Amino acid sequence: MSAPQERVAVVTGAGRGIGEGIARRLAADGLAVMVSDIDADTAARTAEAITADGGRAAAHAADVSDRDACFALVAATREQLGGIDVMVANAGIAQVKTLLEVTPDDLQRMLAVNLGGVLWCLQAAAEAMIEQGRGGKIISASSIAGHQGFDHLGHYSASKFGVRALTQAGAKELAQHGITVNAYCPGIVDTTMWEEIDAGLGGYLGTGKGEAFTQYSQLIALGRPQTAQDVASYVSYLASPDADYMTGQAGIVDGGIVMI
Ligand SMILES: NC(=O)C1=CN([C@@H]2O[C@H](COP(=O)(O)OP(=O)(O)OC[C@H]3O[C@@H](n4cnc5c(N)ncnc54)[C@H](O)[C@@H]3O)[C@@H](O)[C@H]2O)C=CC1
Ligand SMILES: CC(=O)C(C)=O
Repeated sequence: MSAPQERVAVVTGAGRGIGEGIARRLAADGLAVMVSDIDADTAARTAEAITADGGRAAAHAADVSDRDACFALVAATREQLGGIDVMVANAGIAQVKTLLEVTPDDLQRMLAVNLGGVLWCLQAAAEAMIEQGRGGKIISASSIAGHQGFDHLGHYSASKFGVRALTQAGAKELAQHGITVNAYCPGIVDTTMWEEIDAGLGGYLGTGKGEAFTQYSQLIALGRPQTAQDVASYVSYLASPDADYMTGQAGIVDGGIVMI
């Protein structure tokens, strides 16, 4: 009997934070992982950590707002790791501003990374998965801010609502090819992104370092801030055969902040 084929995942924004957690978890689950980030050094660091733990990984730098770079990422993955079965479009940026202050450049960059990045990764992965003919899983980062508009994060929230729209449309379009499309919606996760949000909110709320993070964390029913591993365990499920009958969903995993 031949051994089952090793599945291959791409994770964007995997140089740190949630993406790093997802890449390391999928590698521990037995997938080969292409670690991608706009920052080549951090991507290489995560890939090295996976390899040191006994997993199989490679690193490839890509700016997800660049469509050609996303197609090159998938091509490199197929060449170096032998295929693509799972795309985790995790890379994202945040910016704290009121709606009255958002500039055209702010909006353009937010949508180019958070929405464009998800669309280009979906296109590149789906094209390859269709050609391979064995289905696949496309999983993207939305947020609780993709279910509820957050003040001071309005244009960020809009980008995350948009990820849910792409997830639903993608699920309908790609089901015929055996490709599922889902999203994950974390809450308040203790990463560099929230350090930046905390500093940004401080300018509006008059809070000091860490205080806005603590205030927002008090909204969490389970009583502690979320970790990258909390998110990664949900993405592990979405990437697994156990989630084969799930598509078009944007599941909230936030310790109980937004309940719908
Ligand atoms: N931290 C949180 O509380 C939450 C985060 N999310 C989402 O989860 C995802 C990951 O967030 P965190 O790990 O917290 O963020 P982070 O800021 O800590 O890490 C983001 C990673 O993405 C990379 N990146 C940024 N722009 C990129 C681009 N154009 N192309 C490729 N890589 C790029 C960065 O270099 C970094 O390594 C994001 O999409 C974020 O919006 C969703 C809900 C809550
Ligand atoms: C960064 C983010 O999505 C939230 C809700 O904090």
